[in-house]
Amino acid sequence: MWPEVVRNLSKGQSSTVTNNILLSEHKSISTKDKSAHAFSSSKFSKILRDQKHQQMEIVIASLALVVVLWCIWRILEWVWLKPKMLESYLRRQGLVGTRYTPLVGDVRRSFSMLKEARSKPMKPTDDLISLVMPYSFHMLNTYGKTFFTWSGPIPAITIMNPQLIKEVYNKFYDFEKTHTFPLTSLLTDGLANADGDKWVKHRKIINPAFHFEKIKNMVPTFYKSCIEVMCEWEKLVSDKGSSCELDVWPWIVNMTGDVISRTAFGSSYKEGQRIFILQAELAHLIILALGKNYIPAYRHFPTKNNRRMKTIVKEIQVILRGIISHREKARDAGEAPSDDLLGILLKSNSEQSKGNGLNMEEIMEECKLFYFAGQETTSVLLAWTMVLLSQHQDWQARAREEVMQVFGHNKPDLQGINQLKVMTMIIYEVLRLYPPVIQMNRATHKEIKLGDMTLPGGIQVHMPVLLIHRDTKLWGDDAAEFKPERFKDGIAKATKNQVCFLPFGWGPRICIGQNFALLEAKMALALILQRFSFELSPSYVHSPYRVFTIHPQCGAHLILHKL
Ligand code: HEM
Repeated sequence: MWPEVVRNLSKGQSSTVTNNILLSEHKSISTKDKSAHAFSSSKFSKILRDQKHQQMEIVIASLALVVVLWCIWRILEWVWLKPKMLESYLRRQGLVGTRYTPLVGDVRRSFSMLKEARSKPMKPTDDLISLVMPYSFHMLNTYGKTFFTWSGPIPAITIMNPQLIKEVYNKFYDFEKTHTFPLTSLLTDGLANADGDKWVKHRKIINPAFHFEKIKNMVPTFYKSCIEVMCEWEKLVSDKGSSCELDVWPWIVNMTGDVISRTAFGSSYKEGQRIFILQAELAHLIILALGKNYIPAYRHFPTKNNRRMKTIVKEIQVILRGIISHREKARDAGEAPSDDLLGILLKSNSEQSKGNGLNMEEIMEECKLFYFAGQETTSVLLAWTMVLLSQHQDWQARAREEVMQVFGHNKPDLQGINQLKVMTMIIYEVLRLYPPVIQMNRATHKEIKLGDMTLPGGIQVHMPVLLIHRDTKLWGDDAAEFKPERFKDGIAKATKNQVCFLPFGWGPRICIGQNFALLEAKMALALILQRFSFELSPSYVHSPYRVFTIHPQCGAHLILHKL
C-alpha cells in the first residue's frame, strides 16, 4: 500500500502542471471537429476525476499516518516515557523502590508471591501479613516503611507514618480515590468512588441516613435478622444433642445480607434480598475478571462472564428502579416517608434545592453501595471475631459474663449494648488484627506536598492498614497478639493519639456506616454469647484470603455448644 501512496503523492504534486496543459489543450480545440472535441472532453473529465480521487487518497493516507504516529507516541508515553519520568522524579526526592518493568510494573511479581503464599498450608499462628500481603511484606523488609512499587505503569508510594496518613486523609481534594479497576465500580460506585465537589454533595445528602438518631431506630431490625439465625442454630444443635459442628461463615453472610435488606428497604426487603443474591454473583464474576484488568477494554469483550455481568447489572437496576419509584409515588400520594435507609435518603434528597439533589441513577448507585459496603465488611468482622474468640476462650468467657450481667436472658437493647465495654474492646482488637479493608489507596492529579516530599501528579499513595495495625513501633512488641485490653481506655489511649487505627478509614471520608456496623455486630455477638459457647472444630482450616476484604476461604468451622 505504501509504495502506491508514494506514487500517488508524486502524481499529485504534478497535478497543477498537468491541469494547465490540459486547459490550454482544451482552448485550442477547433469547433470544426465536434466528435474529436466530445472525445477529448470526456477524457479530460475522467483525468480530472482520477486526480481528485488521488488527492483524496493522499489526504486519507496522511491522516492515517498522523493517527498511527499519535497512537505510537501515546503508547510510548504511557508505557515508558511517563513512568520513567515519574521514577526519576521520585528517586530525586530520595525515595526508594523497585525498578520499573514496562507495562506490568510489579503486578506479576506480587501475584506470583501471593500464589506461592496461598499454596502453603496456613496455621492460625502464622503471620497474617506474609499470607495476604506477601509483596508489601517483602518490600517493607527490603526498603523500610516508605517505598514505591508499580501498579502497572503507575508508581505507588506506600506510607506508614501516622502523620503522613493524617495529611492524606485530610487533603481529600488533593488525594482522590484511585479508579484502577473500572469493573469494581459496578459494586461500589456512588459515595465511595466519588471525588471533590461531587463527593461533598453526595455525603451531605446521605449523612442523615446514618445519624446515630436514625441508626438506633434500626436496632429492633438488627435483632429480628439475628434472632432468626439463632433459632436455626439452636435447632441444629438440639438435633445433634447439645453440640454441633457448623460452618458459621455462610450463615453470617446471609444474616448481614438480611440486615441490610431490611434496614435499607424496609417493607420491600424481599426484593432487596434478590439484589443481595445478584450482587454476590456479580462480586464473584468481577473477581474472576480482575486478573485480566491489564487488557485494555477487556470488560467490553463479549465473553460469557461479561455478558452475565451486564445481565445482572440490568436486573439489579430494574429491581431498584421499581422500589424507588414505588416510594416516590407513595410520597407524592402524601404517605409519610419510611424510616429505612432508602426512605431517609429520599427525604434528605427532596429537601435539597432544585438541581442540587441526586437523580434516579445516583440514588440507585448509593443503594447498591449500601449493600456491598454494609454486608461484605460486617460479615468478615463477625466471622473473624468468632474465630478469635474460639482461640481465646478466656476472652470469650469474659465477653459472655458481661453480656449476661447486662442482659441476662433478655432481649438485647440499645441502652444495654452501649454498656458492653469488654465486647467493644474485643471488636476493636479484631478490627486491628483482621481489618476488613486491608489497604486504602489514593491518587494525585497534580504536584502536591506530603510531609517533606513533593509528589508529582499521576501517582498513587497506598496506606497498608494491615501493616500499620501490626507495626511494632506503633503498637508494641506484642502487636501481632490478640490483646483486647490494649483498648481498655479507648482508641485514643491505645494509639497514643496517632492516626494508626484505621479499620473505618479516617478524616472527612471515614466510613459513613461505622455506627451501623458496630451496633449490628454487637447485637449479633450478644445473642450468640447468650446461647452458645464455641470452639474451633478439628476440621477448621485457617484460610484468610484476600478478595475485596479478607474472607475465611475455607469457611469458619466451629463447634457450637448449647448453654
Ligand atoms: C465492619 C464494618 C465496616 C468496615 C470495616 C468499613 C470500612 C470502611 C472503610 C475503611 C472506608 C473508607 C474507605 C476509604 O477511605 O478509602 C469505608 C467507607 C464507606 N463505608 Fe464502610 N465499613 C463498614 C461498614 C459499613 C456499612 C455497614 C456501611 C453502610 C451500610 C458502609 C458504607 C460505607 C460508605 C458509603 C463508605 C464511603 C464513605 C465516603 O467515601 O464518604 N460501611 N468503610
